[in-house]
Amino acid sequence: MAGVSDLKAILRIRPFRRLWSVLGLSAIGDWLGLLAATLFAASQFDNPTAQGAAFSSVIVMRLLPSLILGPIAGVFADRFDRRITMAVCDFIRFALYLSMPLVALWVGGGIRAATWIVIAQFFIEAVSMMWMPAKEAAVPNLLPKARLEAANQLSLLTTYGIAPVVASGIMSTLQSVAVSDWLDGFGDWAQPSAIGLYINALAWLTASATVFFLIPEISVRRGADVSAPKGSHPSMLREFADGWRYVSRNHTIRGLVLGIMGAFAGAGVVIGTGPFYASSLGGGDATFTVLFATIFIGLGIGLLVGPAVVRELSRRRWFGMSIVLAGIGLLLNASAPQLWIAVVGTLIVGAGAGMAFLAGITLLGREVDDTVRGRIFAFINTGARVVLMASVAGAGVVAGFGNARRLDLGFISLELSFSRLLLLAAAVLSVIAGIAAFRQMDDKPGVPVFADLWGSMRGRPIMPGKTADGYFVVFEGGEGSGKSTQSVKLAAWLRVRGHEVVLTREPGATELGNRIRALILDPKSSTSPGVRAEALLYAADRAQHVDKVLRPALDRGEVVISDRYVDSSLAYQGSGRELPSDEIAWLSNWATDGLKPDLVVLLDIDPSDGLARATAGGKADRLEQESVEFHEKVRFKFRDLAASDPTRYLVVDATLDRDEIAKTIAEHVAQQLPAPEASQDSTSWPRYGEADHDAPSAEETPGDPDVSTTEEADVTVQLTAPSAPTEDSSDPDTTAKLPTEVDETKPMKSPTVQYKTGRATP
Ligand SMILES: Nc1ncnc2c1ncn2[C@@H]1O[C@H](COP(=O)(O)OP(=O)(O)OP(=O)(O)O)[C@@H](O)[C@H]1O
Ligand SMILES: Cc1cn([C@H]2C[C@H](O)[C@@H](COP(=O)(O)O)O2)c(=O)[nH]c1=O
Repeated sequence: MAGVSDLKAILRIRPFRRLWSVLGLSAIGDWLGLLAATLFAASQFDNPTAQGAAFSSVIVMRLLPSLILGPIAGVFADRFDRRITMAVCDFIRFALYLSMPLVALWVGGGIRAATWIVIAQFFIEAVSMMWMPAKEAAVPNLLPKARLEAANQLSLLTTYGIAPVVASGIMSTLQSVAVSDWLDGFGDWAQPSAIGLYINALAWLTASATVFFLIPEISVRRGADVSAPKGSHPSMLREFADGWRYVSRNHTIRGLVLGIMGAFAGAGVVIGTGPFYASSLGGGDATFTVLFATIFIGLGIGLLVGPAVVRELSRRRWFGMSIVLAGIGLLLNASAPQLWIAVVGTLIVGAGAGMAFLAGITLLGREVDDTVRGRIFAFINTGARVVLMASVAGAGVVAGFGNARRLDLGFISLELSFSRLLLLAAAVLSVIAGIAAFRQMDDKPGVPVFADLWGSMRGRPIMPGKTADGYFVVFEGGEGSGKSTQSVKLAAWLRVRGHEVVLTREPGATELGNRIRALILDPKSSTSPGVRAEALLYAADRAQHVDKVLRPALDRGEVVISDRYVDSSLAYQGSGRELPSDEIAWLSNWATDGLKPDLVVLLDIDPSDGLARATAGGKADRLEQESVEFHEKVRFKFRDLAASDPTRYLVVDATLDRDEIAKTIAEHVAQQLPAPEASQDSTSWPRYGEADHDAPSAEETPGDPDVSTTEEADVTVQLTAPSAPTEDSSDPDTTAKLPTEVDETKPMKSPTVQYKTGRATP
């Protein structure tokens, strides 16, 4: 499960917090509405047959609109302001729920009241169809992408965990009050199901007002074509067709849709065959109830525990693998001779489905363009309901067909029934759907699946191999996260391993860059650049860095390690200063002429802890003086970037021990970068963990006699901290610190602490 700190972090984002409370209210409203309306419809009759008919009409009416209106609903969500769509939908639901008991009072109950309840139910569901894609499509715009998974966990937990419990709690409280004759004196309007409907109406009114008045952010679109003149929208039909085309053309989305439909079909078969399967296990209603409850327990486990177990696993891979896992559970069910095996199988089916659901909606939120997101969610909502209903109904009919045969294999005896054959077919289908989805979406082709899963669970996913000569590693992270410490350690380790290494950083790796650095980080307000000037200064430093240091070294086939690069601009200037991210990305791309790192190591740390470390030794520089909120935005952006391209990033918890971090990084790099042939160490990898003598610590590096500086090609960096004294005197690792003096032509003068970037000559 996302950690408590993750959940707290997303609830600190005001628009999301408010939307979440609306979601909670709406979910309670939905469940309460279902309970209260079905009971209220049934209560209009005395005859049990009529009561049953009223009850099931309400249920049918809740399913019907999704088939008719689902696809159009998505066009609404993409075309119109989502806040207005949501607020209007909530208001209509308020009016419809309120109307049910009022109409019943007016017409005096009976068939006319029940008819209105059924009709109102149809409209309520139709309106929900419009509301749902608007909400789903809005959530990713309110959060950093790295937080989407935690937000989805919270939403699902609220909708399927907390809301039904609260709703049934309210209903049963009302009913027990009624049983105690307390409500008798109030007449018809105060029967428990009617009060449930009033409370429900109030919940929708509150939700509508909250969305309309308190969450203006829902109206904001990311990536939408705001420049499109009014009236230039294509027709609704065209937009609908565009949505379908988007699904059919996009590999990832196709994989997701395929997988989600497969999972729902499997779930439908399990529900449809349930009672027959229970009897094939020699049980009855009680067995069915146990299995039914088990699937939800499994679902909950998958949703809550799944992300914590798979940790760094690519979400695209996780999605396909979860569906295969559900298929394996079904297989176990199909062949289970005893109830306890069936329970284990059902638990696996639930957990697989829950994880696939979470991974699927998170990927959709991350990867689908805002402009079509509503249509895609609507498409999936509708498709899932159709597939679910069809498979429940179909499986129910087929499973009840024909007599069971007992298969005796000597060591095991099995009841061979249609329900088991269906479960077997569903298992095969799920495995095929999971593998197909995996193949369509795999973002790590060639990386062995199980080794990757195992590595990811230990926080060290395997990255695809690399063939180019030079190798470019970047360290990113907030203040004091340990970038300098770890760059030095990695450089030292690589040198011992026989690589030629250039250790460098931004800003300030060239003479020009060093002057820029002094200007940008100077805390004196008289020289502070404006936000755009600041972005341009970092870009200028980077352009010089790429031109004079990075490209030449990579062209020579060397390993380059840079302390910060483009992501720092995206995080600090893009997210921290709130400059448009695409403009910063473009500017950086221009400055670097498209040079991208092979690996970005993100050292992730809570900004308060990082700032405390960075400023422990003295006063803070201009950027370090920014607020914790500023640095939190920076952190989220770094994590977003890492989440959007997991193959290129290694995210490491920067609060761990220095050597443990260094070991993780070195092991990761070793998987991508073979040791040079000439190196005596090349056959002995991995040995980093054996003892520290294999991996010289940063403090050894300054005096490393094997490192020579060639002045025409290399950059010599003096690492000392005149303007922002953050060196920790008790810690010799902090040699790589702060504003540097760089002399591109001469050896360093008066270094206090120094190490050299350049080619190592082992
Ligand atoms: N894993 C760690 N655990 C505890 N302290 C650490 C760890 N790594 C580094 N430090 C300490 O934190 C301080 C900052 O480390 P370092 O300079 O390497 O971070 P940085 O990310 O380069 O900082 P800045 O962003 O300010 O350049 C130093 O005092 C260093 O000794
Ligand atoms: C490259 C780059 C850096 N920054 C910020 C980040 C830090 O606050 C300073 C650099 O200091 P450090 O001690 O070397 O980490 O500059 C930025 O805002 N944008 C950038 O592109």
